[in-house]
This record gives sequence, C-alpha cells and structure tokens, in this order.
Amino acid sequence: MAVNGKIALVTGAAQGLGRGFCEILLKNGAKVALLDVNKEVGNDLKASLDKEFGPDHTLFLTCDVTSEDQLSDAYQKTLEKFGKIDIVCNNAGIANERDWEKAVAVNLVAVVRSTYLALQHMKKQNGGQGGLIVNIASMAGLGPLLTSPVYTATKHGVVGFSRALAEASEACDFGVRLKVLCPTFVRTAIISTLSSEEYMGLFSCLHGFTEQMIGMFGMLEVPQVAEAFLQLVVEEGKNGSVLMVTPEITSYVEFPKSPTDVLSGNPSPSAPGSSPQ
Ligand SMILES: NC(=O)C1=CN([C@@H]2O[C@H](COP(=O)(O)OP(=O)(O)OC[C@H]3O[C@@H](n4cnc5c(N)ncnc54)[C@H](O)[C@@H]3O)[C@@H](O)[C@H]2O)C=CC1
Ligand SMILES: CC/C=C\C[C@H](O)/C=C/C=C\C=C\C=C\C(=O)[C@@H](O)C/C=C\CCC(=O)O
Repeated sequence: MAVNGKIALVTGAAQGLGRGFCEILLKNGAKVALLDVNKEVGNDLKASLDKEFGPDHTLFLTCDVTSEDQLSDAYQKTLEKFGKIDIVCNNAGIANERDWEKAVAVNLVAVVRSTYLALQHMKKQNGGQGGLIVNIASMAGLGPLLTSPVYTATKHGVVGFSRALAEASEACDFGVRLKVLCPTFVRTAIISTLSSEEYMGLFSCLHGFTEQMIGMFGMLEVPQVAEAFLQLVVEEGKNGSVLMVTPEITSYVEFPKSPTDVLSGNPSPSAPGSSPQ
C-alpha cells in the first residue's frame, strides 16, 4: 500500500521500535496516531515530531492497550481527528516472565483486541475502505527463546492468530490484509529486561544463554527493522505473510504444509502471501 496520505495507528509508539515505525511512516507521507501507556515519553516524542513534520501530522494518545475502554477510545479519537484509519501496527509488547499474565495481556490479548477493533473500523461491510494490519511478533514467534517461555508463547500466538485471521479476512472479503514482522534482537529498552531478575523470575539464571543467542544472532538497530516494516506496508498482496528480520537477511518465512493442504493433496508448502488480495 502506498503510504503517502494514509492514516496509521501505532501502539507502543513512544520509544524503541514503535517510534521507528512512526517515523518511517511520517517520512513517507502518512499521518500517525501514537498510542502509548507512557505519557511523558509520548508527549516528548509528539513535541519532537511536531517540529519535524508539523503538529497536524500526529496525535498522541495515552493508552494502556490492556484496557478495553482506553483502546476503543483511542480508535474513536483517531477517527475523530483524521477521519479514517488505513494502517494499524500492533507493536506494544513487554517481557515479563515473573508477571506472566501481564505479558499475555499486553503481547497477545491486546493484540487480538486491537486487531478486531481495526477490522471493525476498516472492513468494507461496515463502510470502511479496507486496510492493512501489521502485528509485531518476534523471532521468538517462530522458535523457542529458552529464557522466556511465556514471551515465546505470546509471540507464537501473534503469528498463529494473524495468519488464521488473514485467511478469514480474505474468505469474508473484508478488504483488510494482515502481516507479521519477526525481528531477532533489536537494540531497545526491552533487551535490558532479559538480564533483570525482576522480569525474568525463574529464568534469570539463564542469562548466559541470552548473551550466547545475541552473540549468535547479532543485534539489529531500529532503522533496519523500520525499513523491513516499510517493505511489509508498501508491498501489495502478501496477505498472511510473515517477514523475518535478522542483521544479515530480511526474508519471508515459508511454513510447513498446513493439515488442510496435506489432506487436500496440495503439493506446495504453505506459501506466504501466495494470494494476491
Ligand atoms: N527489541 C527486541 O529485541 C525485539 C522486540 N520485539 C517486539 O517489538 C515490540 C516493541 O518492543 P521494543 O521497541 O523493543 O520495546 P520498548 O520497551 O523499547 O518499547 C515498548 C513500548 O511499548 C509501550 N508499552 C508497554 N506496555 C504497554 C501497554 N500496556 N500499553 C501501551 N503501550 C505499552 C512502552 O511504553 C514502550 O513505549 C514488542 O512487541 C517486542 O516484543 C520483537 C523482536 C525483537
Ligand atoms: C524477552 C525478550 C525480549 C525481546 C526479545 C526479542 O523478541 C528477540 C528475540 C530474538 C530471538 C529469538 C530467538 C528464537 C530462537 C529460536 O528460534 C530457536 O529455536 C533457534 C535457536 C537457535 C538456532 C540455532 C541454529 O539453528 O542456527
């Protein structure tokens, strides 16, 4: 989808990857609703973006994505300000193996809720113009991150939910595509939680493994991941596709054949984004 003139809503926008996604959307001519639970950092970001892009290009909304009321209110305010929503990026996420129910609430439940809100506002059957939803998972949504079983579960959940809903959206002709981004380690604040006993609980003793994994995968910088995000947004079709980002390569993930393909004798593996929707 061409970005110029589009309206985007990004959760967890105040810092890290969310900020990177907002900046690349703005640079390419979109207007962006910035949602974040951190009011102070969000207001600072809004002030800095106002200087660069002008005050009418962004809207900062304090929003805890785990609150159903705050989230639906944020969608409503975005529509009041900009009149439509074309792109939604569900990015807010935390690592917390100790308070794992909170991790499930932020990383998975809120992504599901926000995705359904986005569908409600974008789908053609409700008078919407269609659109694109990009859900931010992780490489830990494709394979196990041993220090973080619950984080791993939530990110696998995001991948599975988004792929299934992409097929459902196409079958229902909603006009809304879903895509998923799976980066390896990125230099942001979340990385520091990997060595914190407060967040890693039972698994803080495994910190050495994290360092080994970071040594093996390397460390991405936010702008590299923002470029991959832009690729997902701009490329037409590819509904249900999952884009993996490592310091060396950015490539679409090929999944094993689905049980329905096996039963129906379809010879090719589940090709990401094979449908041109
Ligand atoms: N940094 C990394 O290595 C990787 C991060 N990711 C994912 O990228 C996403 C962004 O993470 P980072 O930018 O790295 O982390 P970060 O900690 O720098 O930023 C997360 C942002 O989300 C906001 N947030 C947290 N809880 C929230 C809530 N309940 N409601 C609204 N906003 C909330 C925070 O205030 C913060 O602005 C997460 O989903 C994370 O799991 C995926 C792969 C790698
Ligand atoms: C809680 C952590 C916060 C942020 C981390 C972030 O989401 C990054 C995750 C980065 C890496 C995930 C790793 C996933 C690993 C796997 O898929 C393993 O199954 C594979 C492990 C080693 C592969 C060895 C090899 O085959 O070369």
